[in-house]
Amino acid sequence: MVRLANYMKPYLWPAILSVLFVFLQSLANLYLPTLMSDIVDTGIVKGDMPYIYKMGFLMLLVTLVAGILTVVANYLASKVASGFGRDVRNTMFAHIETFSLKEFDQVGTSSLITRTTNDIAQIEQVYMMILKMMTMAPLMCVGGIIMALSKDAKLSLVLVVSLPLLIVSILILAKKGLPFFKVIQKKMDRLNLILREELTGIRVIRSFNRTNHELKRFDEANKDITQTSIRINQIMSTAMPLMMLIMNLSMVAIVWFGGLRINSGAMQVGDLMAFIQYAMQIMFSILMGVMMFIMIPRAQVSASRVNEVLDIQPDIKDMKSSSLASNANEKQGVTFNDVTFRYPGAETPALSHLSFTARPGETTAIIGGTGAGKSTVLNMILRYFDAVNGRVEVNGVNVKQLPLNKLRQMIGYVPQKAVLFTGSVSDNIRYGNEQATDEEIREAARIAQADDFIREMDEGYDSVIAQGGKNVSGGQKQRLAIARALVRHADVYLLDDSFSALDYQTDARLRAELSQVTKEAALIIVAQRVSTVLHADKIIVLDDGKSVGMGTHDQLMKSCAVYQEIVASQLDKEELA
Ligand SMILES: Nc1ncnc2c1ncn2[C@@H]1O[C@H](COP(=O)(O)OP(=O)(O)OP(=O)(O)O)[C@@H](O)[C@H]1O
Repeated sequence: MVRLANYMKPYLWPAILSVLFVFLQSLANLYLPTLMSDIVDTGIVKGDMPYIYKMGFLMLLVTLVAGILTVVANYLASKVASGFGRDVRNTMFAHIETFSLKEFDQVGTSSLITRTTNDIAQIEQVYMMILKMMTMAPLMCVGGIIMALSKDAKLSLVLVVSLPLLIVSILILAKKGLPFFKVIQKKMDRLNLILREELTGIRVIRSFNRTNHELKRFDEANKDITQTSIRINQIMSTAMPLMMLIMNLSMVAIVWFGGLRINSGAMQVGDLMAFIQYAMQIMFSILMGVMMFIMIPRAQVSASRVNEVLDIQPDIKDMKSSSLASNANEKQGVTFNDVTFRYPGAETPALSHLSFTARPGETTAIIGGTGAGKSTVLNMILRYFDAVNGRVEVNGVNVKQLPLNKLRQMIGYVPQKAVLFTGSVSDNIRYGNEQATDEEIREAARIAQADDFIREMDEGYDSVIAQGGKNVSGGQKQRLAIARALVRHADVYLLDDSFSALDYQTDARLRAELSQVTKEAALIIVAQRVSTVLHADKIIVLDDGKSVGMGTHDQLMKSCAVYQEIVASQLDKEELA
């Protein structure tokens, strides 16, 4: 919480003003009972009507001023707190953007969402409360005590008994409730995780008739979090009657002893009335203070979850500028030099001692069974992960010595699962190169075999792509993703199983066109289909993260048993002949 308070700095003045206005408002509230006591003791007892009117008007005026101060103070406090929330959310999101895939896996996407939204909202709320109560509670308490003492010091002894009783009973309840706050944030993470899985996987859920199962899963997580909330509220709800009981008993005691003191002539009626109000103000200020004590640890839990994310140092980041290479401009393709890589926590390496070169102007294909490590090769080139051993070079430079921006600028990547963004078709293609002209976008789409279907869409290149690309087919999505990569004019193109949803004819046409545009670039294609890799200049056969064959189709057909097996399982012999 204290660390996050740094984000309040830009709002220092509104915060100070808000505290000042709350201070003035509290003073006004402390003044009111004294005015009332004067009206009773001086005005009513002596029958002095002008005095009653004068003081009554003064009371109204003070109330009005206090009201205005409250409104302004609340406005400023909410301005500060929501500005704080916005800034922390922005910082957090910008920081998460720097994460490598390892950190995403470490915290979990759903938890990152909860932390960026729900947790920050909790802290925001508490800051707002602190701004309002931080001055009000102590001022009302101390001011109330002083005023009560000034009205009747002996009667104040009642408070000496009731106040500690009030504080202790609330603290006992708070201690019981607090552990649940930590639990509830974790349960919120889980609820978000299930919700996310269910919303993104809705098609699979329906096709497998698992709607009821998923409803049950959600319901269980929902019930779980509800039960914890109810438990907290049960504890907190006993607090209210208990406090009211103590407060009411205190009032009875004050009226009782106050009555005795009035009878003996040691106190006036107006003073007793003012004393009762001060006693109420003191108790409410204690309630406010205790509420802060309850809310602050809760926000503390959220703050530590936010700080945890902000403290994560991305595993993969730019080296110091002095160590960065400056000679990465020549097109030299991609080189793997004895690369070994193991995913965090995995026992076996996903890649072992892999060496190959993908030269510019050549098509290098990577083939192998599922889980063989094909996508991992691309992850290494993009530097989503760093090799444990060996070197990965792009344009003759170790990727670790390239600024990440520059490295990725040199690459046109088409992921295995084509991801599109909400916006028009041309926006989606331009995502690959903001400077691309309309002509370049059309050309990229034409090469990617997307131009025809885009033209058939209602508004052509201006047609809107729905969230997640839901209104285009899998194959169309893939072609748009290819166009997005092509418009980049990259030195290296990485296509991760990007033809899997295309029919054989489109696949063939696309490959023919690609070979034209990528004449000077290194093209690395990961594929499952032999027909896709058949004409590649070099085919790397991966098996369990190891290269078990490298060469052209003809060479591999003679020398590589694993390749032969793959071919035999896919192509019929006539096609091969
Ligand atoms: N983020 C990850 N964390 C841990 N293990 C991973 C991760 N990604 C992949 N793996 C593991 O690494 C191995 C290689 O995965 P990779 O995705 O490279 O295979 P692939 O050849 O591309 O498979 P496919 O053709 O099915 O996409 C697999 O055993 C996989 O389970």
